[in-house]
Amino acid sequence: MAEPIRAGILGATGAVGQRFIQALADHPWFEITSLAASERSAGKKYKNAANWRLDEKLPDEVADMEIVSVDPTKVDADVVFSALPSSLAKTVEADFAKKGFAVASNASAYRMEKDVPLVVPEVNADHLGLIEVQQDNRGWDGYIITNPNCSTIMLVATLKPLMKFGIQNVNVATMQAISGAGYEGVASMAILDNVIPYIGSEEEKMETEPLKLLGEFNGSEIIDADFKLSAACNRVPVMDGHTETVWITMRDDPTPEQVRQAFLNFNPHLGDLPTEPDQVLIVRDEPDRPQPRLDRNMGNGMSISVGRIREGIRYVLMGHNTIRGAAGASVLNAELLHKQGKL
Ligand SMILES: NC(=O)C1=CN([C@@H]2O[C@H](COP(=O)(O)OP(=O)(O)OC[C@H]3O[C@@H](n4cnc5c(N)ncnc54)[C@H](OP(=O)(O)O)[C@@H]3O)[C@@H](O)[C@H]2O)C=CC1
Ligand SMILES: N[C@@H](CC(=O)OP(=O)(O)O)C(=O)O
Repeated sequence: MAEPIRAGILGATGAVGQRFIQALADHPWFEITSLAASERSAGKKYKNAANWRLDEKLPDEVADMEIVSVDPTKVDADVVFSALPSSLAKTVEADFAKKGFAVASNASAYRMEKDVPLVVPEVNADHLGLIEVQQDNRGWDGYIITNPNCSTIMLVATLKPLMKFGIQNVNVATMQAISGAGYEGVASMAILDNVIPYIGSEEEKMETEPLKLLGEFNGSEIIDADFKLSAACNRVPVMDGHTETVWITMRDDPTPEQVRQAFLNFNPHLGDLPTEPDQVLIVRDEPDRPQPRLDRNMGNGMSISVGRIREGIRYVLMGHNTIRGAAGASVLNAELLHKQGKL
């Protein structure tokens, strides 16, 4: 059997870090070899530093591991998964890439840099070609790849099969779960019995990231897709699962049934990546689906459910924000890197 790939997690104690542990603990290719977090946690056993909040048991092999600081000389790994606050990610992820690590980042710090791949494997696997451009530009031995914002990931997975109809304009309104803000992110007194019609910087990310993701890689740069996006983002009292209502104008004016068929036939076949769901998009024909409580764990949290496809074109989508929208997305990216021989 091949040697496992050594994996480190930066920000291992946080909401997304815990999802990384869940995704990597029994992974057939990766083995968790380092857990890193702030100086508050460094030196402690994981079970004593982290407030484990998932409804699965903390894996035994992780519980007693000692947390190290986010320093490349302290981390023993081939690839590091980053779930750091974005402000910190800017310097720390570059430090790791300079020292030869492959960095699969969940943070927003590098997503829109021209030579950094922003990838959803089912949407734009070919953009990983930017790694060589990045290493040439920056002289790094390692590299950084990123996955998009959680709401963007679900949206672009549904836009990809509609690109053939000539997308001209997309309007989207989100209803985002509180786990998206991290455990300390939204006070219960603020969100219970309430909806908050503002999530800092979220609308800007949703209006820019999809154009890069759906753009064309010409061997040296990405030429952005050419359509307009407008987003309105709302925080709702749901634990996990972002729901989005989408309105799209398309040049070919497809019928709802043509759109439904495009979703059903969207089957990118990445080739047996362990985290790849059987179906990327699950089409629900019931009038009251998708719903976060009923649909967020489909495909082990990696499928995106779509429904209410109506004239306009209008539809509703829903996906698990900390799995498909965060840790699962980074792990899938790293699996693709391995399959392409880049790890
Ligand atoms: N939650 C979500 O749905 C999504 C989150 N993201 C992104 O992922 C990243 C992590 O988010 P989330 O898990 O929610 O955040 P949390 O606040 O839950 O976790 C933050 C993590 O970073 C560590 N950390 C904080 N400050 C420092 C520091 N100064 N030095 C070293 N480590 C530090 C924390 O360690 P300690 O416990 O020791 O303080 C903790 O492990 C963010 O960039 C976020 O924007 C992306 C997509 C979705
Ligand atoms: N802002 C998202 C989560 C997040 O952290 O996004 P980003 O990775 O783009 O910073 C939410 O609150 O649901």
